[in-house]
Amino acid sequence: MISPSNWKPTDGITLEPNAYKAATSDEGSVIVAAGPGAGKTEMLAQRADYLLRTGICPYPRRILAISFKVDAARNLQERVRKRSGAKHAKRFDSLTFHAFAKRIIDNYRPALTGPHTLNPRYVVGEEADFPNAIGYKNMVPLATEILRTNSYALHGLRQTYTHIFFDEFQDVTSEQYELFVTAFGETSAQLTAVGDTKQRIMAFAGALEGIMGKFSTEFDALSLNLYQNRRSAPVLQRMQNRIISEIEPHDAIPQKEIEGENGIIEVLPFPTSSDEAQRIAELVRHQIDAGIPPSEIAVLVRQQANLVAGELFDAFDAQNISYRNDQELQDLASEPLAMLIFNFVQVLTGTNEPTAYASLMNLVSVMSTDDEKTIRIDRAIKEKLNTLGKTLRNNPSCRDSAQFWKPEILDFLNLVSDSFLIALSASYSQGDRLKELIAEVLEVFERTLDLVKDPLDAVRRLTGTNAVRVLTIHKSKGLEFRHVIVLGVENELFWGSLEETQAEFFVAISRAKERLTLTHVNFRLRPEQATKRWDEKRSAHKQFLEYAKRI
Ligand SMILES: Nc1ncnc2c1ncn2[C@@H]1O[C@H](COP(=O)(O)OP(=O)(O)OP(=O)(O)O)[C@@H](O)[C@H]1O
Repeated sequence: MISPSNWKPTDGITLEPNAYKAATSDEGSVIVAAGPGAGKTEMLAQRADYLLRTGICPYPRRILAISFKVDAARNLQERVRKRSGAKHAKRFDSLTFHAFAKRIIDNYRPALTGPHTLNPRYVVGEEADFPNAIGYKNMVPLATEILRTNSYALHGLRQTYTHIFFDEFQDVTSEQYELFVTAFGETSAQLTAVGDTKQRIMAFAGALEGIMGKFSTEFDALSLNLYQNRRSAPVLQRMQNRIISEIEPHDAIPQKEIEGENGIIEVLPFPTSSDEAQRIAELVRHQIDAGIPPSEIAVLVRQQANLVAGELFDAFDAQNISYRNDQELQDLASEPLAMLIFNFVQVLTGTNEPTAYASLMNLVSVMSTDDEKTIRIDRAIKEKLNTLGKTLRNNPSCRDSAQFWKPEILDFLNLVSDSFLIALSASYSQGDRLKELIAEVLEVFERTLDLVKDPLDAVRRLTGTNAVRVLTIHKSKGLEFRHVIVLGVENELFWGSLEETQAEFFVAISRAKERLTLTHVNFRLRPEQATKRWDEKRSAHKQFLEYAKRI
């Protein structure tokens, strides 16, 4: 434990004065508004470190952090683990709004009565069908109702958390705001929200306009701004600044104040989508050969990423480039159980996979506080890794066969034991969820292995480690990459209100640290699987491409 006056940001980071103020604020709520890459998420990670290491969030109480996307929640959890160590990070719950709502529902489901009764094997899907199924959109309102009507639930939550964080607060909807006011309004919990109105891309889903100001007024929060862009090279910052001068003129700064010539922006026009796929795959191959880790390259698509990038996937295969198609995988790779299985395969098949090994062992140690049991399991896993490692060395041909892996993975999960697996996520204790999830992971692993014939490549594709990411702009929120390629800057993809498309384009380009590539084509081949509108004839989105010029 250290005293607050001795606390310093970890990992050699220096915080600008307002970030330091927000990270170490001991009273009341705080709201931080700042542009992309200003270090909002980093400030939250440092604040968690401050609260945990000084004991201002005392054991056994916890910090709750809420983000919008699984990746962003995981990113924050990972930052806290790196900054404060696994022991402190155990008291940091980084969840999406949906996961938070689901936890409340799972914990207090037995007390639900009337039309909202849910049976223990309920599933979450598109539509509600009580008592067997709940729709995604019902989860937040149902969690709010539970907190309103069940004082144990409300009290339990308030007893657990002393501090609450919100990332990307600009996108909070009225239902989410209600959940959070019901849970933490009029309590002593300290709330810290960060956001950027210029990155408001959930208006279509009901994001509340003026939510940052509303929070500031209703919670009498200290409002702070951050000013430096820590992410993007100056050339990229100048392009962002041009867009800011249109979206929020008050936030723009004179272009000449952004000094320096580092950073690359290129606009690549192509006659056809096939030419585009070919050239982009060559470019990515070239980047990887030049030493850029594949996971530092992302291809962003506004909509229908699966279809728009279809030809690119084939071109990546031809160039032997591992990629992770986020749309196909949905959120499977964010399941701790899937990570456990993938890390297991990765440790056994990679030549040097220290991160996978550390994550594997770390997951096991985080699962329990019962030390003797942890040590036993830890030993059993190490033995299993040893013997299986030997088998693989003696019979290398087993590596590429799904028939080989399936029983070994099941045996490994057996060693870990159901009670430990259930401790990974509250939802695993429901009905057949655990069994179904194991089957789902094995199925997707088998399918990918059949396709790529290499278990390490299969796992990389499934987890995104060492794989180029292909994802929608929405999923890229809060993430960053050295090289970002925005595929199809065309009127036919960026359709809708200017306010909405401009904010999405802004989010996309501001993910790039060093290089930004924008493409557009005249002809985009209609894929067989396309069911929605698809215009083959395409036109460049001149206004957006114009931002890339004269910078
Ligand atoms: N004080 C700092 N010193 C050095 N690097 C920093 C600092 N703050 C943030 N960074 C780095 O800058 C990058 C951007 O930070 P971060 O992701 O926290 O920004 P953000 O404001 O949340 O961005 P966005 O809203 O675009 O998602 C990260 O790589 C982060 O590690």
